Parts: sequence; structure tokens; C-alpha cells
Amino acid sequence: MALVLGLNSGSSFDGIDAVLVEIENGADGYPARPKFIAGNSYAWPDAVAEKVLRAFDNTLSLFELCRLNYLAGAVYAESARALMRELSIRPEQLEVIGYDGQTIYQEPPDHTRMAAFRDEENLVARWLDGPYPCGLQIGEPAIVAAACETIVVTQFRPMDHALGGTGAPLMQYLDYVAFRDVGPVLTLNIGGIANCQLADRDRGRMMAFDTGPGNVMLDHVARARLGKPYDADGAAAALGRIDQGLLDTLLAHPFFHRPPPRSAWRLDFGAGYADARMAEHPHLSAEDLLATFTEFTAIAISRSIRDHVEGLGRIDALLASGGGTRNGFLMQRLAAHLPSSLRLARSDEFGIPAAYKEAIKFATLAHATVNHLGNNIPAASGASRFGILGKIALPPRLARGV
Ligand SMILES: Nc1ncnc2c1ncn2[C@@H]1O[C@H](COP(=O)(O)OP(=O)(O)OP(=O)(O)O)[C@@H](O)[C@H]1O
Ligand SMILES: CC(=O)N[C@H]1[C@@H]2OC[C@@H](O2)[C@@H](O)[C@@H]1O[C@H](C)C(=O)O
Repeated sequence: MALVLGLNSGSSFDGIDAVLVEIENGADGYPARPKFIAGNSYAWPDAVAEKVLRAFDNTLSLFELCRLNYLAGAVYAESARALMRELSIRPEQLEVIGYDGQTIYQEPPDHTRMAAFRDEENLVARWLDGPYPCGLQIGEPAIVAAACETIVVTQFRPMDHALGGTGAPLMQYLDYVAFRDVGPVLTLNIGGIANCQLADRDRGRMMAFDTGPGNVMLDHVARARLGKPYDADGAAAALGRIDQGLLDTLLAHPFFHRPPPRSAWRLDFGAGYADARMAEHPHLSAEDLLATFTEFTAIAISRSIRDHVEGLGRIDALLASGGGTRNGFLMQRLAAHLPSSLRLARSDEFGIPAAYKEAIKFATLAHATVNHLGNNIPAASGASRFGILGKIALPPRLARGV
């Protein structure tokens, strides 16, 4: 039995979620469903948050980004230490701390062009001229390993990229771990961007893809027009009217023509995109904008599921997680658009608290890394083979011969 600490800060950039989980290995090379022990969330200090927001917009210099990588590492380290203090956990009790780092940039995969380079032997050509996606996650792991005196695993996506996969989403590993005995089941994580996974007993049938917008645009409107961090429970959206013209424009976004496995980022459905649409519709109230963007999120999810999930008829439950599940109005609109045969439930039903699923995911991935367990699902990400995702930083206390 291993005690693992997981951290996550995603595309909503609303704070760092931290969890402590207990993980036991199964006989088949995969862990048993992780047992959630405790969790908490910590804010990004304003001075750091302001720099991350500028990095999202590509307005930091490379030198500033270099410092921000260390600064973000310090924020992850303080979050891990805070949870350890609150739970009276000593470093020696932890097997590993897992977090991906804050995504700053993520290229979407272009499968048609990637296929043309599949047999390219020359790696430089593959990455120079080829369409293989790259991404950047910041939060220097050396700072966390040194401060927490614990093994740290971070940056899980690059290895999946190196194996020809999309690198995002990565939820499918936890979904296989947690639901391989109950599948097929669909999972949905509504964070800043929303993603959907088909978990099955047969790993070769699994799928993972972003469905499109989650909360990023909703948060942007709430902040810009209501001065609030988010539209709590969708209360403002529930008062608005859907603008059909705006909704049609949103649904014509080219992202929806990309086949799975596919990933989106804040550049696709972020503040810039929302501002451009708001400028085209200056007469709409904050409530109308929120109603329309909420409907957009719900339709993007239901449409992605209908269009892309193979064997949908065999599946009876959609297990939702992420901050979006706290938006009652969004959940109501989603239920209205989903096939009636699909029961909309929360991952809590299976012992995975919806608010902490992503942090649990990184804890589970990190546990796999240090145990050398394959932790990608090639069928879902498009990788050419199994591998071990994650980069390891070792703590000073493990140094021998000193
Ligand atoms: N009570 C609430 N009512 C409505 N929305 C909420 C509520 N609580 C949280 N949210 C939404 O959930 C968001 C945070 O979700 P979450 O923590 O899953 O995002 P994330 O970690 O950035 O995810 P991802 O990595 O998938 O993008 C908030 O920004 C907000 O939009
Ligand atoms: C590159 C990146 O950080 N992508 C995130 C983002 O937030 C949601 C969506 O876009 C998903 O692709 C991914 O996170 C999910 C939860 C994951 O990797 O599992």
C-alpha cells in the first residue's frame, strides 16, 4: 500500500487541488482503484497568477518564463507542504508526489499530417517539419523534491507525444484503473476545457478526447461582466435567454471537425475567443451570454459523445467530474441534450470525488511511473505503443555516498 500526494492546476487556472490517496497494486499490472483520503485547494498567489495569465497570452519573455517555471515550482511545493502539514504526513511516509505542472501551451494533433510522418525515421525531420504536437508544463520539480524531501514525478505528456500520441487528455489511465471492472462506462471531466473518455475492460477499445469548452469562457464572462470568479451554480445563466445566432456561430468552430483523439486549449475556447464573440453581440446581457455559452458547453459535450463514441448503445452511465459538475444549470442543460439512455451521474458514486479527480489522476500516474507500470493507453491517445509517462526528480535525502 502506497501513500501518494497528487496536485493539479488545469485550464480553468482557478487554484491548485491537492489530494492524498492510498494506492494498492492489482495482480494485472494496474493499481486497484485509488482510495481518496483527503483533499484541499490552494490559491495561486496574485503576483504569480498575473504572470501565468500573461504566459497564456504569450506576452512573457523567455527569460521571464524561465523564472516563472521556478516560481510555479515553489507554489506547487508550498501546496504540497500545506496538505502534508494539515494531515501530519512526513516525507518518508509518501511514496511520491505527482503533478503535471501548469500547462502554458499545447498544440492540437493533426492526424492527417501526422500519418504522413509515421514512418519518418529521422527524428529531427519529425519534429522540425512534422506535425507532432508539443506542449509546455511549468513548475520546476527540483524545487518540489528539495522542499518536500519526496520523489516527484511531473510532465507526463511529453512521453506520450514522443510515442506519437496526443498527450492530452490523460484521464484514460485513471479511468482504466478505476473502472476496468465495471466498464464500459463513459467519463466526463468538465474543467476549463471538457473531455470525455470511454473506459472499457478491453484497453484496445478505449477512447479519450476533448469535447470542447468547459468553464473557461463562462468564467471569463462572469469575471468581465459580473465581477465574479465564476457563475455560481449557473444562477446567472439560468436567468438569461439563449441567442440562437451566437450559438450557431459557436457551434461552427473548426474544432468540431477534428477527429478524436483530439485536444483543445485556452487558445481555442478561452478569453480571446469569448471576447471576439461578445464584441459581435454587444447588445447581449451578461445573463444572455452566460445562458448561450452554457448551452454551447452542454451541446458540445453531447454532440461529441453522439458523433464519436463507438458502441454508445451498450453504455448506460456517464460519470461526470470537475468543477463544472457544481454548476447545477449546466448539468441540467447537459442532461437535456444527452441520449435519454445515458444516466448522468457523478464519479463520487464510485468513490472518486468529482472535485478532485484530476489530482487523483496525477497521483495515480506518478505511482505508476515510480513502479515502472505502463501508464498510457495507446488506443485512447493514439500512441504507437505502451510506455511510462512522467519525469522523475529525486529528493536530496535519498543521496548515497554523501
Ligand atoms: N459552485 C460552482 N458553480 C459553478 N461553477 C463552479 C462552481 N465551483 C467551481 N466551478 C467551476 O469549476 C471551475 C474549476 O474546475 P476544475 O477545478 O475542474 O478545473 P481545472 O482543474 O482547471 O480543469 P482542467 O484541467 O480539466 O481544465 C471553476 O473555474 C468554475 O468555473
Ligand atoms: C494540455 C492540457 O493541459 N490539457 C488539459 C486541458 O484541460 C482539459 C483538457 O484540456 C485536457 O486535454 C487536459 O486535461 C485533462 C483533464 C487530462 O489531461 O486528463
